[in-house]
Amino acid sequence: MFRSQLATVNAVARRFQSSLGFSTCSRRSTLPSPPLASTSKTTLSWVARRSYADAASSKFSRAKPHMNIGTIGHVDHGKTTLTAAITKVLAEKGGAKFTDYSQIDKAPEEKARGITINSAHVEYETDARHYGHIDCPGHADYIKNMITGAAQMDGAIIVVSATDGQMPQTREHLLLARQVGIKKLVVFINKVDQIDDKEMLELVEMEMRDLLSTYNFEGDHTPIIMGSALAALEGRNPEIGAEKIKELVKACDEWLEIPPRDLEKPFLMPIEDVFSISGRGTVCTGRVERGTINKGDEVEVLGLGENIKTTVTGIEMFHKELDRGEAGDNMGCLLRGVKREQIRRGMVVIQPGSMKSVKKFQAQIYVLTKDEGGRYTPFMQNYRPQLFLRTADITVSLTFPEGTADAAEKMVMPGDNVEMVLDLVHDVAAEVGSRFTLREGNKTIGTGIVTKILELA
Ligand SMILES: Nc1nc2c(ncn2[C@@H]2O[C@H](COP(=O)(O)OP(=O)(O)OP(=O)(O)O)[C@@H](O)[C@H]2O)c(=O)[nH]1
Ligand SMILES: [Mg+2]
Repeated sequence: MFRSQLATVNAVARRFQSSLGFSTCSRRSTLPSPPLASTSKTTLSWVARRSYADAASSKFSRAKPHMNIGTIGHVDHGKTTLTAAITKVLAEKGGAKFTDYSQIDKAPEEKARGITINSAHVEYETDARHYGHIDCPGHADYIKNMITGAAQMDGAIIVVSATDGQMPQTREHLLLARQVGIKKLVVFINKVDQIDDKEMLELVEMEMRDLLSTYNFEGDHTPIIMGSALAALEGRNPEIGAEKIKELVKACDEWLEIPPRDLEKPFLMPIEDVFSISGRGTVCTGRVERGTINKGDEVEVLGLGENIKTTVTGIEMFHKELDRGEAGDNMGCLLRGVKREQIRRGMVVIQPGSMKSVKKFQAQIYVLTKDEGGRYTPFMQNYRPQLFLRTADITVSLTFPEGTADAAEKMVMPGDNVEMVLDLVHDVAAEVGSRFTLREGNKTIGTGIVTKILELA
């Protein structure tokens, strides 16, 4: 499977190369081009778009700002019921298509980076925003989803049952939410129809505020809404049902923040290939991940031991010279005064100072099971797979974070979600939130997200 993927990637690269206007160029890059990272993104956004379209065959206004959120929390606390209830309540105002519990719970299987993830997407619209909402059927799906960013959440609703209070997965999802960069959450304390004791509810709320603060969320200010998703879904007891759903949605509108769009972020283009054009200079090509670039802009070329400051003297796409490129564009950048030998696939072109090159970082990793194409056997500390981060491909050594008990004997099993330290043979441009895959031979064995930078190049 991997081989055919590789062939596709190469074919695309060739087509792209021939579509570039810069003529008489000689290819240099001899590195293989396998990172799933760069191909999966297109598939994923396509998957997401298709699901949203399926979820509502309606005429939502795209004029409102869009935000991706989801329900997270312990098993059986009511995430799916709440998702269905939100669509029901908003459908009455024309802001959603009612999506029944059973439709959400039979989430379609999607493939992301070789991993199977079940997640349901619904969409709805409030007075202020358009939301894409993700609900996963199982704990493992949440873990994979959050680590791979297969269906990315910019914010989340954490559901806690009033009957149980916080449980192990409440904590685990909160930690993951923090690790993947979710900044704000809204809490829904569910199943209040089953609780008569007011003090009990206050206790659950207090404990949730503490827990939020423990994980560096704003525990004191986070909106906490208490209600019953089931009552809302069944259209009874509006004082704990529909009214509370409206409050929840309002809290999402007011408290959760829409992250900056890709175009507003600092420029970043991972280098896929390098050419030399006689009489003109060195050109690197790639797909712009974020930001915009104008002819004449200063840039930094970073990673693999280099840090070059230069100027973009030309931008080309599909045989046309342009003055400007932006996120999503496949383009070639002509760099002033740079020798071809200085540039390699795996480096990045960035807005000066917007990113650093790193040698060592901590990360949250999901280890694929054998059914997902991963390893059959566990691994121990000092395991050395290949790290694929954007277009870079680097050998790393994995160890447990300092202070881990029994680190020398500890095993990581396929299917585990672990925090580990990655020591890189070469430096690469990365930052907290950068996603990567780990491979061994032709197998993807894990996928992860950078959570802490430990050593700069
Ligand atoms: N009494 C009561 N039961 C509820 C409420 N909300 C959900 N439930 C019930 O709790 C059970 C679990 O609800 P789900 O929505 O499937 O919970 P979930 O969090 O999606 O569960 P998983 O996806 O398996 O983790 C179901 O039997 C629901 O009917 C509520 O407000 N009150
Ligand atoms: Mg569910």
